[in-house]
Amino acid sequence: MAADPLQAILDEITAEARDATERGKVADYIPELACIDPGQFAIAVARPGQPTLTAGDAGVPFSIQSVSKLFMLALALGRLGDRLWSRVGREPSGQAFDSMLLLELEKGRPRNPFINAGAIVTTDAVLEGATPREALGALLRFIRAAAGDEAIHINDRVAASETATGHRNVALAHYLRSHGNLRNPPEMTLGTYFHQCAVEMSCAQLADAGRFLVGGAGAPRLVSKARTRRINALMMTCGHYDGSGDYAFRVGLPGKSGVGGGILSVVPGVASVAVWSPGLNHYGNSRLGTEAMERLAARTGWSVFGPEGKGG
Ligand SMILES: NC(=O)CC[C@H](N)C(=O)O
Repeated sequence: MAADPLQAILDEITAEARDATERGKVADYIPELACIDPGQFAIAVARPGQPTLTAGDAGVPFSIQSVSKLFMLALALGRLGDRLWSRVGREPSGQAFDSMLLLELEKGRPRNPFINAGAIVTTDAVLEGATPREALGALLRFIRAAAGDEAIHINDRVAASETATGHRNVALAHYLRSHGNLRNPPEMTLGTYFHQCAVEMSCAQLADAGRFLVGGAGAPRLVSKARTRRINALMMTCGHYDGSGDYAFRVGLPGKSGVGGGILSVVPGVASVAVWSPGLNHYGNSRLGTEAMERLAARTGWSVFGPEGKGG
């Protein structure tokens, strides 16, 4: 059987990433993440019904951090439905992921579920009918079912590390509470949020977990088609914070990044792609991960805006 031509593209992109001299800066505000080797790189593509293709360090687990926000959002929408939108918006913020600026102007209603303030509200909403242990258990069950892998777990050291230093998130949570947009004690919601961010996955597992957003035959059906479409829309407009426009311009696919250096992108109807490189750009998104996605989109023609063609 001839080798899948996609494998050659992944190998080529990985070789280019290995040669890169500018790798970005590893997140150091969470001490456990500061010691990750920035030289690592991985890419994985999961096409429903076909074997997952990988290249680079695709079996190495990393902290998914804010990529967890999309799984918690799917869970929250499953439990609350459209009621969630009374507490969090659906517009890009144009600000950093941990910004407080708009929260004061907009009276404690975060712009979207992917900035920290919005994710903290989303987690708080899931805690409406569940203890932290139950909410995290439900999140892990969702992710494991999506990936088809029971081994996925939370790294307690990373959660403890962020609990000790996550002062800005503490400030956001208390500010939300002052506006009545946090129903639980801030420490309780934050404890749950820090643990969800500390879910650890390899690139191969993350690509597999993203298949539920791809749709089509062979994709796990964990959310309705309508909801899949809406989560993808939010990933496109808000998934990379103030770098979302840049990601749409360069890659043209819905994506969600995390400060662990992971990105999950969706090619609707075709594939789920995970990339990982721990060095971040100035938006706090993986620098080489973004470059790799840009190359993959160009070389495969995978973009919701049509193939690259010639001319730039
Ligand atoms: N962008 C991110 O990945 C941020 C997640 C991180 N846990 C934080 O709240 O700061």
